[in-house]
Formats: sequence, structure tokens, C-alpha cells
Amino acid sequence: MNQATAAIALGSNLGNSLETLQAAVQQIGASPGFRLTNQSHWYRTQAVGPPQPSYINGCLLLQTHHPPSQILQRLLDIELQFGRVRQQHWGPRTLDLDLLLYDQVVMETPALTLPHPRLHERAFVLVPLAEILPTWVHPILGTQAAEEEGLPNPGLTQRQSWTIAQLRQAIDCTGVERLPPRLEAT
Ligand SMILES: Nc1ncnc2c1ncn2[C@@H]1O[C@H](COP(=O)(O)OP(=O)(O)OP(=O)(O)O)[C@@H](O)[C@H]1O
Ligand SMILES: Nc1nc2c(c(=O)[nH]1)N=C(CO)CN2
Repeated sequence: MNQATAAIALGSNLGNSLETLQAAVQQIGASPGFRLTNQSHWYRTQAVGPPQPSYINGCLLLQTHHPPSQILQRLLDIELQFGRVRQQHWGPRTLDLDLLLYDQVVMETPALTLPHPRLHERAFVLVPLAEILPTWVHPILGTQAAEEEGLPNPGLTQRQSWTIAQLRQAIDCTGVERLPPRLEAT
């Protein structure tokens, strides 16, 4: 059966974040039909949004035959399992899992937008994602359709297409610090 590539962003800034994130990776990898193929390092990142503690962020890649809606549902279930409660918009959380992309699929429903609509502007996503998927081309940015919809072109010059590595180069990535590997084993 044909498998799709999906990328997932993980973040946490409440509780023992590293432990939670590592347990979440295990849960995702152990989910039927999800094959974990790559994982970024973990990064300590300055919080975007209201004042709150810094986050730990990372990304991973899956091969899967599940459709995007089922992947999102599994991610929401795992968030709940780790005690995620939605309170403040962009506020602190024990675990946040976002589906960043699914092959070149472009979709928008009330429950799911692909690619993730803020992927291209977030250093805490682009830095880890560029480690594991630098050559993926954003299916909307830089295209005619994006301009017609008023989507921002993230660089000063016009491009026909944007890879993850190019998007990462185009934004300010200060405040995103790779954690030393020894911390990953704790
Ligand atoms: N690509 C996506 N990945 C994850 N959730 C998505 C996506 N597109 C839409 N959603 C919807 O967004 C809802 C709210 O997500 P959430 O509370 O995690 O947002 P947030 O993390 O506060 O903000 P942001 O979306 O900017 O990261 C989810 O219940 C989900 O239905
Ligand atoms: N550094 C950082 N900031 C955030 C994050 C996150 O994962 N990392 N998630 C948010 C809500 O999705 C809001 N702000």
C-alpha cells in the first residue's frame, strides 16, 4: 500500500517537558499504522505568545497509510492522555502536537488545515523540521494561489517555491537553542 509522509511538531512547557515529549514520541511510534522514520533533536525555545516559560520543541516524521483526519485524531487523543487542557490561547501546555504537513496535501476544514497555517513563520517549528525534511517544498507559498489569497511571501524576493530549509533561512531563529544530547537520555 502507498504510504504518505507526515510531519508532526511536538511542544511542551509545563511539568517535566522532556519526559512528556519522549513518552509522546513512543506513543506515536507505537500507534498502529504509524511508522516513525526520523526525529529531530530537542530545542529549548523562547515562548511565542503571552508571557510563559520557555518550551521544548521538536519534530518527527512518519510513514503512514492513515488519512490526515485520523492522524490528527490520534494526536489529540495522545495530548489528552498527557493531561492537556485547553485554557489560554497560545498559553502554557503539557503537550502540544500539531500535524504540520502530509505529503503535498492542501486542505482546510474546521478541524484541520494543511499544511499547518503557521508553519512558515515559526522558528520553533522550522529549525527542528529543517533538520529532518530540508527539501520538502511548501505546496502553497510562492505560488499564484498564495498571492491571490494574500498569503505573505516570507522573503524579500519573489520565489516560485519555498523549501523548509529556505523558509528557515528567511526568518529570525534567535531564541531557539539545541539541547545537548546528554539531556535527551534523561
Ligand atoms: N494542522 C493542524 N494540526 C493540529 N491541529 C490543527 C491543525 N489544523 C487545525 N487544527 C485544529 O486546531 C485545534 C486547536 O489546536 P491547538 O489548541 O493545539 O492550537 P494552538 O496550539 O493553541 O495554536 P496553533 O494552532 O497556533 O499551534 C485542534 O483541535 C485542531 O482541530
Ligand atoms: N516557543 C514556543 N512558543 C509557543 C509554542 C511552542 O510550541 N513553542 N506553542 C504555542 C501554541 O501552539 C504558543 N507558543
